[in-house]
Amino acid sequence: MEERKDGKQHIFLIGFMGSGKSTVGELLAERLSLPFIDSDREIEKSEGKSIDEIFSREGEKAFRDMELNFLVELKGLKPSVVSLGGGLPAINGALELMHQFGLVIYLNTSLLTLIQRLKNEKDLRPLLKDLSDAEFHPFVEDLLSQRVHFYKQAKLIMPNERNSPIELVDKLTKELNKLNY
Ligand SMILES: Nc1ncnc2c1ncn2[C@@H]1O[C@H](COP(=O)(O)OP(=O)(O)OP(=O)(O)O)[C@@H](O)[C@H]1O
Ligand SMILES: O=C(O)C1=C[C@@H](O)[C@@H](O)[C@H](O)C1
Ligand SMILES: [Mg+2]
Repeated sequence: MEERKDGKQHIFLIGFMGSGKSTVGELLAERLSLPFIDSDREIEKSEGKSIDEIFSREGEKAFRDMELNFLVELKGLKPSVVSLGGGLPAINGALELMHQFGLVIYLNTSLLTLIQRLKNEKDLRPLLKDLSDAEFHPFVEDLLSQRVHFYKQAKLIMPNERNSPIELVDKLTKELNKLNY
């Protein structure tokens, strides 16, 4: 298994839907000259279906099994920046695997900012797409509160809120240097 200076293999970005993992992950990978991998996109590619189709045809449990499988298989790959699906850290055993072979970073975005971002894109996300306007805020609030204690087990917690994605990449590279990554 190839490792970087700190003995860790990958950089994992975790956080709620809409926290910016895919956007920031791609930019961070470019900055560090590492490959970029997005769990949602990889699962779509290997299944030949959209996340939405997987949820509707095979169910959420099948999708969670695919996510865990994706994580296990990362062990054989060269060091990469990996953006993980919003629900992945809540799967039993997933955080342990992430800490084993990666540096885990939580992109922390407030409920109100998440709601603003997700309202414009909710059709892309199977858990959100059928919610009415009245249901949207309480659903996101409840799911975030169930997930936040998993996210907070990250090694680094970085707000992604009042900054551009590029500004966050600047901050992240400074933090990674401090950790000798
Ligand atoms: N710092 C930021 N400032 C403003 N908008 C942002 C910022 N970071 C991300 N966004 C925007 O938020 C939206 C969601 O970002 P993105 O798709 O990267 O989130 P995600 O964490 O990958 O979500 P999911 O878990 O559903 O895949 C996108 O429209 C993106 O452009
Ligand atoms: O938070 C979640 O459970 C999800 C987040 C997305 O990244 C996708 O993995 C999918 O829409 C489920
Ligand atoms: Mg994403």
